[in-house]
Amino acid sequence: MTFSLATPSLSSLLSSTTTPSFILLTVTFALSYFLLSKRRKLPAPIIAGDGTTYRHPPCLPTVPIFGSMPFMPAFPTQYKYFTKMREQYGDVFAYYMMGKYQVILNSKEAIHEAFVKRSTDFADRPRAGVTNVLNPRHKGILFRNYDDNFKKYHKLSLGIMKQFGFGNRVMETRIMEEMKYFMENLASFEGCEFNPTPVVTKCSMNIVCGILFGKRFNDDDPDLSDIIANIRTSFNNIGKIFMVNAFPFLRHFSFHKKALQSCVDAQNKIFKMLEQKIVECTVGLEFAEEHIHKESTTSEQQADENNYDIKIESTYYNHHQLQPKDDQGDQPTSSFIRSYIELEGPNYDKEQLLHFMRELFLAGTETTASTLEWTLVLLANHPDVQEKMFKELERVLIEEQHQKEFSTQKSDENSGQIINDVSKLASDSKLNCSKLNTNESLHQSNEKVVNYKSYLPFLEDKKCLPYCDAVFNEILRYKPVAPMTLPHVTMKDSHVMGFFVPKGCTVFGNLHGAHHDPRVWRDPEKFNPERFLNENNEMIVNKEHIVSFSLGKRSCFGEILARQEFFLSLTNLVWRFKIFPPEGQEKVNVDDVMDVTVKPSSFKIRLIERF
Ligand code: HEM
Repeated sequence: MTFSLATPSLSSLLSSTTTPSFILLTVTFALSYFLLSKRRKLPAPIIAGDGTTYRHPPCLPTVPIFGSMPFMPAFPTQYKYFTKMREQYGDVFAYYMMGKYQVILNSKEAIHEAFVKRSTDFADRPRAGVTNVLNPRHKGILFRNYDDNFKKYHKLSLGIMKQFGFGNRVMETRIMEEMKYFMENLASFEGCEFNPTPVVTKCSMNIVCGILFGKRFNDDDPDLSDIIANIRTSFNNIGKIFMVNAFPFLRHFSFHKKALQSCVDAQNKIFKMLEQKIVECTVGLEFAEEHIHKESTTSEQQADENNYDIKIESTYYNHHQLQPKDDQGDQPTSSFIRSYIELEGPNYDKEQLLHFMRELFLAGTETTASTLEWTLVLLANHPDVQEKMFKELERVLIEEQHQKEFSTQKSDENSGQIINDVSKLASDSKLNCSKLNTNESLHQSNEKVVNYKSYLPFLEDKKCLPYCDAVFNEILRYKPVAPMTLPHVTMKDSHVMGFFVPKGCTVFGNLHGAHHDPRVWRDPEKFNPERFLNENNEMIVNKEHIVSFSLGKRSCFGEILARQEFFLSLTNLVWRFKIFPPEGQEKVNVDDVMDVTVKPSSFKIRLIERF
């Protein structure tokens, strides 16, 4: 083999065999230049104003140009590496990623201090290359800077979500409506093993649709498959082009150009469907001046801008109040879109609403679907947990109801006599479901025939179901489907746990790290719902350490919906079915797959109806 020292001519450089190496050389040179020029010197760790000097956080090993990248696993699984690095580097550390200085918050304490205590300092989002193409005017809220427009739209929309969640209970009604279809779809497999992902995806998509449009899609509606396919296309392609965020010029290269175009096409298809839905949802909407004013004042009060830590556990209403007004009369169906446009008025910003709705689909379907998939896997692998949940549900839904009804009936009959035999009735009615396996699922006690299927768990039961609540919290802790927060950006020089964080720095909360911190959780790698119960197993403890939805001003917008949806799905699943691994398997064996969320790799499951 010989080497020529002669300078190659331009034509030979551009010849078909050498062009790729020439391009590679140029790109490498451009990259190196770009990265070196981008890596800025860190400012002195002094906070202007108070003059206090802080330390820079410890930094992961770094090499020129690529920063800490060569030491880290590939992008999606970095959260595990960060969790491991806590032992060596502590709760707050930094690293360089392609020339950019970034900070990781690795414990609940650090996340709380930054995102709640110094919430405004850490509330911005980065301007990413991909977002600049897909959403050049930065509409919606997900990637909006923390500015007055963000505050306005966030407050308006969160007000509607709170009203739907706790006020008129539209949310619970829509979720329970979807539960009917979800349960029937699962039952249709009649105990045979199946892959639950498509059924779970349809359910979580339809719940978001139920809230946004006031209506679910029929399972065979092509619009439903289209929207699921378009969301998937967006996710698949966003994954492929994330390097465009670091190097915007890459978007001109064919591979990235094609992937970006697919994202744009998918987005346009979603927008087209949403525009049609806006028309349907606003039929007959009138904008009387006083009405708009009155309604928006109420909504602003409910939104309570200063209270970002949503009090999910606020009072629930009783079962009889469940039907929202719109299902009882001729009024149009309540929907997020209708309420939003009613409050914003006829000149509402349509582009803002379209982007926001698309974000709700992106952020609100995969997350809840992945949580449900993990729920099926974990329950199938822990039959003891299922049985404890079922026993608790049976006690609360059947026996205690039965006691109440019996005592009311007796006190009517005996006109005021004290009833002593209520506990006898309760023990008489303690039924073994497997013994009474009739088609109508009627369970007979001495005094009464109980139709188990007609009793369903609702949100108001949560306070009487500590074990179910413990399982709910343990699934969120054990498998945080969003293991890291979205990127936050500091709006000014700030500090956390004594470490300096300069203005404009990208900061991530490692939620997985917080949930697997051995200083907070004993045996964090063990699935153990009992860790959330006090010594008498009757009260929930430690749930303040759960940060699945993040904290502070940029915490999950859909937390109210996600919590209600997850609690109702979990309890309704266990109430209706026994969940098993496929025949001949002791466990459902899955790996973590990091897509946009952490979900289980493809798996099969068997569900047997309890009654
Ligand atoms: C189990 C279900 C869910 C989990 C675990 C989850 C988790 C998260 C997390 C960790 C963040 C990032 C917070 C941060 O950057 O600090 C987030 C943001 C967000 N989530 Fe969720 N989420 C869930 C369901 C939902 C649902 C159902 C919706 C809406 C329908 C939703 C809408 C959003 C939006 C719009 C944001 C961006 C908030 C902002 O930038 O201010 N999420 N979520």
